[in-house]
Amino acid sequence: MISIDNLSFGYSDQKVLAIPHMEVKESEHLLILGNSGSGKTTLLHILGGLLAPKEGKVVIGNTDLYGLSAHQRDKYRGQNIGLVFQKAHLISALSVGDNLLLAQYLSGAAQDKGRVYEVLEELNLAQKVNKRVRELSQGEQQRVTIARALLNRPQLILADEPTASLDDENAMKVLSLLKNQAEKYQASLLIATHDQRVKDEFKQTLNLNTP
Ligand SMILES: Nc1ncnc2c1ncn2[C@@H]1O[C@H](COP(=O)(O)OP(=O)(O)OP(=O)(O)O)[C@@H](O)[C@H]1O
Repeated sequence: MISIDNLSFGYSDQKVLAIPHMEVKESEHLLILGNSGSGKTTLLHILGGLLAPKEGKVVIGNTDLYGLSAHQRDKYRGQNIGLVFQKAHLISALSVGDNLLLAQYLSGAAQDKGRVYEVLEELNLAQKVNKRVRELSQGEQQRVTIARALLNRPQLILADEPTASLDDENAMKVLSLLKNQAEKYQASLLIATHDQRVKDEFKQTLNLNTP
C-alpha cells in the first residue's frame, strides 16, 4: 500500500506537481496518465525515493519514505520497491543471470542464484540465463528488467513507460506480466504512460494534465 498527502514538487521556479491525496492499496493497480512534460517520471521518482518532494508525505506500508535518512531510503528501496524504466539500463556485455546477480548484490540482499533462476522462469526467460543482454530482443530485455524489479518480492512496483518501445504483442505481454506478478506478490503496481494501448487495461487512473 502506498499513499501520498499534500505532495508538491517543482524544479527551481517551475511547479510540476501538486497532488492533495492519492492511495493505492496492496494488489491494486494505478495508471498515471499525462502529456509529455506533465510530471509522470518526476512523480515516479518521488514515489521511488529517488527525489524528495518539496512538501508532503509518501508512505509505503508503515514507512514514511522521506522520514528515512538517504542511506536508509536506498536500503529500503532495494528491499521493497521494484523499478522498471523505459530503457532497460542493463549491462549489455554481461549475461542475463549476471545482471540479476549484480542487482541483488547492489540492493544489499544476499546473492541467491535459486531466486534469480526462479524469477527468470516466471518470466519465461530461464533458457536465456547465460545469454549476453546485447544478444536479446527489446521485448526480452524489457522482461529482464521486470525480472530484476521483482527479485526482492517488492511490495511496490513502479514502471515508467514500460511498453513505449515495444510492438503491440510485446506491449500486451509486458502489461499482463506486470499485472500477474503484482498480484502474485500482492504488490501495488503504478504504471506511468502516454501509450494509448495501455489505457484500456486499467480501471484506476491518475491524470496529471492540468485542465
Ligand atoms: N532534472 C530536471 N531539471 C529541471 N526540470 C526538469 C528536470 N526533469 C524534468 N524537468 C521538467 O519537469 C517537467 C516534468 O518532467 P517529467 O519528465 O516528469 O514529465 P513526463 O510526464 O514524464 O514526460 P514524458 O512523458 O515526456 O517522459 C517537464 O517540464 C520537464 O522539462
